Amino acid sequence: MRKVRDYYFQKAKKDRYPARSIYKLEEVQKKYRLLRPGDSVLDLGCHPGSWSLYASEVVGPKGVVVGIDLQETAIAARPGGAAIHWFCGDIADPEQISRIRRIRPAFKVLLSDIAPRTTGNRWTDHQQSMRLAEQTLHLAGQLLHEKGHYLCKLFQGEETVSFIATLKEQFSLVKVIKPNSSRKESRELFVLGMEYRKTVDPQQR
Ligand SMILES: C[S@@+](CC[C@H](N)C(=O)[O-])C[C@H]1O[C@@H](n2cnc3c(N)ncnc32)[C@H](O)[C@@H]1O
Repeated sequence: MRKVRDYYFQKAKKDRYPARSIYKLEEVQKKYRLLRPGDSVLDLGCHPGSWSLYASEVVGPKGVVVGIDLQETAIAARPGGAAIHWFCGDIADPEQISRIRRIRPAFKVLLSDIAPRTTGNRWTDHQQSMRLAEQTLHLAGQLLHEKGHYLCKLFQGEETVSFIATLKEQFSLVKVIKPNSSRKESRELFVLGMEYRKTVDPQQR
């Protein structure tokens, strides 16, 4: 993660979040209210923990947050926030999914800020990002509640349109979002799916 000491980097430091990415989720939350008090939240690619920390504060003590990442994460939830369970592992590993299920069999909100290690090659980065995004959507099939919400980061490219079309089959409302706090030069964008339609045949996912 590049540490340009911009406005959001400084703000994250002041607000005691470990990464500036918090403000991307905050912006989406302020507009679409995908997180509600008492919700269960699964955060895929959670390290260093800003999104989970923010989600914990929004859902509050009756909610729960589970974060998973290839890297170890171990920061404490803030007072008044939901408990956060940190798992270290690959989202593609079925064993991790069993561990997550032991906390909650299903979640109201699935967040993914997951990103591959970037190479600088747009095509390669897009392809790797799309494989991860497909994996997160597969996990939604296994772990997201009926009428649950899904937010996922993508690196734009030729497969973006077909991914959005797939989301439109599975969610009642789909939005494509480029938050103000996302760097203009970055090819990242976020796709939001609201109100998951669990009735779609899992074989088609
Ligand atoms: C941009 S960071 C997430 C920042 C986080 N949302 C925050 O606010 O602190 C992307 C993360 O995705 C993780 N990641 C990439 N591939 C993964 C995989 N297959 N399984 C789990 N985590 C993965 C990386 O280790 C990295 O920490």
